[in-house]
Amino acid sequence: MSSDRYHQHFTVSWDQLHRDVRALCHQMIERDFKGIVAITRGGLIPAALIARELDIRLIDTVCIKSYDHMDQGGLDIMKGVEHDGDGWLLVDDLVDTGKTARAVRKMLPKAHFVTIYAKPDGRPLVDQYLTEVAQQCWIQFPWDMGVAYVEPLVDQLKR
Ligand SMILES: O=P(O)(O)OC[C@H]1O[C@H](OP(=O)(O)OP(=O)(O)O)[C@H](O)[C@@H]1O
Ligand SMILES: Nc1nc2[nH]cnc2c(=O)[nH]1
Ligand SMILES: [Mg+2]
Repeated sequence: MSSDRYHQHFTVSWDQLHRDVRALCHQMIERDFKGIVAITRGGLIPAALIARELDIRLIDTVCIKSYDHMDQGGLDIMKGVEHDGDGWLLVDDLVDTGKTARAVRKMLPKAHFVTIYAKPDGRPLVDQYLTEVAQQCWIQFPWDMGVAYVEPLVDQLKR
C-alpha cells in the first residue's frame, strides 16, 4: 500500500499517539486480559503502551508480511500463536481495507481486537477503535517520520 495515491494525510506525532492510546485504554479499563497479541510491526508500539497502562505482562506477536504482488494483495503469516485468542487483547495500529484483520481474525476468533485508528472499510472487522479516519486519508505514524528543519519563511518566499 503506497501513500502516493492518497490525497490527504493524517500525521500522528509521538505525543498524539501516546494520548490516543491512553484514551483507548480508558475505554478498556474494565476489561481483564490474559495478555496482548501484537500484530507486527504496526501493532508493536501501541501494544507496549497499552501493556504499561493496563499492567499486562504477557505479550505475544502474530507476524504478518503483506505484499502487493501485481496488485494481488497477498499476506504471509510468518508466525502465529497456539491459542484461539480467548481472553487475549489483539492490537494493531490501524485497519484500512481489513485484509490483515480478516486473516488474523481467522486465527484468533475469540480475541478482543482493537486498533487505534480505523478506516470505514475496515471498521466492521475490529471490536473497538478510537478514531475513524477517511478511507482516502493516509495515516502517517511517528515511527515513519523524523523532526526536520524548515527554512525561515522569508527565505522560502525568496525562491
Ligand atoms: O487493513 P489493511 O489494508 O490490511 O491495512 C492495515 C495494515 O497495514 C499496516 O501494516 P503493513 O502491512 O503496512 O505492515 P507493517 O505493520 O509491518 O508496517 C497496518 O499496520 C495494518 O496492519
Ligand atoms: N502508515 C499507514 N499504513 C497503512 N497501511 C494501510 N493503510 C495505511 C495508512 O493509512 N497508513
Ligand atoms: Mg501492520
